[in-house]
Amino acid sequence: MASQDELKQAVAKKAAEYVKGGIIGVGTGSTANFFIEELAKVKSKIDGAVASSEATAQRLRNHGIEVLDLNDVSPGDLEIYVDGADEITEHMHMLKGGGGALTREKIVAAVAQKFICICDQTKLVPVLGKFPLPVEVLPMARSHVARELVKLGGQPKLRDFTTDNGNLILDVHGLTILNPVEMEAQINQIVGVVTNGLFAARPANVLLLATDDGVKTITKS
Ligand SMILES: O=C[C@H](O)[C@H](O)[C@H](O)COP(=O)(O)O
Repeated sequence: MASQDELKQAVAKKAAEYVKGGIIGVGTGSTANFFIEELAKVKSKIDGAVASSEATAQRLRNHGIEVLDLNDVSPGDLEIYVDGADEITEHMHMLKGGGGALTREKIVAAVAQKFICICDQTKLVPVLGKFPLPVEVLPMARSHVARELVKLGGQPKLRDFTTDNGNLILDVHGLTILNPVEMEAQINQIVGVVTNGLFAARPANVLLLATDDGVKTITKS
């Protein structure tokens, strides 16, 4: 049986096959880090990258890849965004933000034409919510948002962490998310929420899933 790192490496290698040129959107986390290693090998093909976190930006620069400001990139030039997920369903709805980068990830994903999700087999789930749902909140709204999340049936816990945007994260335990599109919108409507880790309104277009039998490619129909 392959180790989790071997699976992450295999899926990152597969994702690099989608790199044809232009500007690449790069996610955050341990799987995305493996992708950065692969991207570095084909960096002569691309015009730079857009990063979804300060950590990713630093890592890209360390590999000699130019990091561009998203505001200076036209959507036509950002063909793919490659990122991991904490959970994903067969409908390509994702739960993300375990690394706290959810807001910037969602912004880059919104601009990119295609979201390529790279995961190992442990991340594919029938229903989202076993992994606590991260919600980025403005610091002054922390208690208010926590109370509202309790009304939705969750148990929010404050993470000991400050996001790249200077905000806080509430990790919401105990949710069974049967309708991710609705839940994403509902949580985002709470005043003080910056965004939440459900990526359902903008699901992945391609899921590259590393399994013991190789990397499977699942495309959203
Ligand atoms: O904020 C972090 C991101 O959403 C990550 O993509 C997610 O947590 C998956 O990370 P990893 O590849 O380390 O499991």
